[in-house]
Amino acid sequence: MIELNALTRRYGRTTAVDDLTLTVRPGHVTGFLGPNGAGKSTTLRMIIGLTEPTSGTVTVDGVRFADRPRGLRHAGALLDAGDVHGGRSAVAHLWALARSNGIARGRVDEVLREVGLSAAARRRIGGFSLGMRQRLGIAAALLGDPPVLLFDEPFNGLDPEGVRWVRDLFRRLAAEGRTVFVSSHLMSEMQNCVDRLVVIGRGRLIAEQSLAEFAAGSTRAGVSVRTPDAAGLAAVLAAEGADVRPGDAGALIVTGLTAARIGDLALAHRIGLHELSTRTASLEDAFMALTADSVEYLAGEGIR
Ligand SMILES: Nc1ncnc2c1ncn2[C@@H]1O[C@H](COP(=O)(O)OP(=O)(O)OP(=O)(O)O)[C@@H](O)[C@H]1O
Repeated sequence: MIELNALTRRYGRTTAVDDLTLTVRPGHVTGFLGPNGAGKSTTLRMIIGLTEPTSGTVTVDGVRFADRPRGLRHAGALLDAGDVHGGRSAVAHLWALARSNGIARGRVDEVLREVGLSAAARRRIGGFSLGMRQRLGIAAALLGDPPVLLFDEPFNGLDPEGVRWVRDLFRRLAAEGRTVFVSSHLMSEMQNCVDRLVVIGRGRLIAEQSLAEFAAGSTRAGVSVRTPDAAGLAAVLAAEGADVRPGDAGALIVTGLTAARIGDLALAHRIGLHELSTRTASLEDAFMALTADSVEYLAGEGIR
């Protein structure tokens, strides 16, 4: 279990993490979502004591992580897969970590097998692809067989088979009763693997709920309509109290009326329809809507 209490970190005038209070529970894969610069990496670094909070506290299973000797037995983290000594072999890198954390050397072969790097174990890490580095970072996180696992953007650089493998691994780790906390700025990466979500923006907590609650609360049902007389139909629907917005490729997105009612109204006004379909917002849409006010870097707009 990870507990954050009023956790705050400032860098000069930037508040990277702002008064964050939340609990990440065992037995779940919890997604940690937020746009670029939201404060995810800073939060993860504070959890394992790599960054000092400006104020507030964070504990792993009730204890400040920095106060634990042999930390890898208590929490394993993949933070920056590039942050390894490129001149070393994978096996030498893991042996060094095992030694300093009092972990049996035999465990190194086990985790290399687990992440599919046995064949590359004696190659220099400098020659590894990004995906191989991610696998090595995951091997290091698993080394101490810890009850708490943190992964910062673990899907970066993985091919589709790798993505599926990582998702299965996370689900298995959670089913074993571990706390699994996974950051990403993409909802699409998360939706097939997490069962709880923590969403932050500009360092602040925006939502903390199950994926089911998130989906239920944010589903914005609407009806997509195509017609050669968009202006005419929009006027008819607006007069009935509907909200009508332009959708993709000339479609109208209508909320506030059912598809059946829209069809009946179009018929009554002799307006032809080429498409009439009910749609629900994807989780990606819901995430974008939730974090829209806290996106720091917008394409085409520069920095706000
Ligand atoms: N060492 C540092 N010095 C100064 N500012 C920092 C430092 N680390 C992070 N920041 C700032 O804190 C804010 C949060 O950064 P952080 O890397 O935690 O966000 P993030 O959610 O992980 O983003 P991303 O998805 O882009 O990795 C950003 O504005 C960033 O520029």
